[in-house]
Amino acid sequence: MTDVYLLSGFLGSGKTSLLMKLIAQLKEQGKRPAVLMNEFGSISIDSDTVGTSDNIPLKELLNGCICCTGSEQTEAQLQGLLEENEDIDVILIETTGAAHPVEALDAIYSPLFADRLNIKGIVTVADSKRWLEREKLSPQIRSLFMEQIRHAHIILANKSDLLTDSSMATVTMEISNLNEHAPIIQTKNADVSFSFIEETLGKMDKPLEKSILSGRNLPLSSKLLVFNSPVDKEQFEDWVKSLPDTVYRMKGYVPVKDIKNPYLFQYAYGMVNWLPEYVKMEPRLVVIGEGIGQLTYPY
Ligand SMILES: Nc1nc2c(ncn2[C@@H]2O[C@H](COP(=O)(O)OP(=O)(O)OP(=O)(O)O)[C@@H](O)[C@H]2O)c(=O)[nH]1
Repeated sequence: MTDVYLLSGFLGSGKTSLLMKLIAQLKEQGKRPAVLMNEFGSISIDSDTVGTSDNIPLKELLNGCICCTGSEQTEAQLQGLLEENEDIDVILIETTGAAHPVEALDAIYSPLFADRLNIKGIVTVADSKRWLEREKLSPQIRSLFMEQIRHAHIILANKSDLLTDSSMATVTMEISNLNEHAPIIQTKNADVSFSFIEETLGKMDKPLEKSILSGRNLPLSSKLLVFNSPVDKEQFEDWVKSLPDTVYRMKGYVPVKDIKNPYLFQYAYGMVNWLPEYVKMEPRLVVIGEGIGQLTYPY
């Protein structure tokens, strides 16, 4: 299994700085990291930075956020990384500052990689100064900024050099009110120990049966449902619609009675979508949400 860390955070908060720090530490530890870089524009400046650190396998998702470029592209890039570099230990994914962390996670939770990727969690870099001045952001952008913090598993209160100690204490206290589960570390230039991140997420990550990421202590979790027999389509949809609002997303392959191959099934924001498949895919479904540890298909 290859460990995957998602680096989130608002535009310019210090994600690339964090990425470079983590790469250097991983290399020091003799580990082989790879990078998936997601850029909003069609040219990746950050990739050039990473490219200069020798021998780092790198793939890019350009022209939009990981959540909008489509999971197929994301899957293709991850597949490429895994197939071209059999020896990688860790994949670091830097999302654009415009990415919603839940949707970014959604793009990488693919049934294709359920046995190969161990998604460790979201590390969000917050620009501490911007946090104090968040009222200046438009409501929509402010809400994205806050969502990135709310769904993090570890938060860096970065750019501590730009604020006084007492302002940093305010930042830490306010951020912990928004996300009481994630440890908050004050950093300058996103300087944090990879071992700390690995250990902290490792402690949180006590997988439940078939789960990819434990719901324990984390605001978000994912669960893999495996089907041993075909479902009744209507009964299945009724079950999906009966689930709480905290089930944000489902995707995977659902076997349906009297149909040859499992359907590609998608669920998001209350909408279900079935697509026939011409290839027989493994009948498994990824569910992402909050408090879904005990979720099973009851029929
Ligand atoms: N003063 C100060 N500047 C920092 C710190 N961390 C990062 N920066 C600077 O902030 C700018 C943005 O840092 P990046 O690491 O590129 O941020 P990013 O989140 O990757 O940016 P985008 O990919 O554009 O969203 C750079 O000029 C960094 O040198 C910090 O702790 N203090």
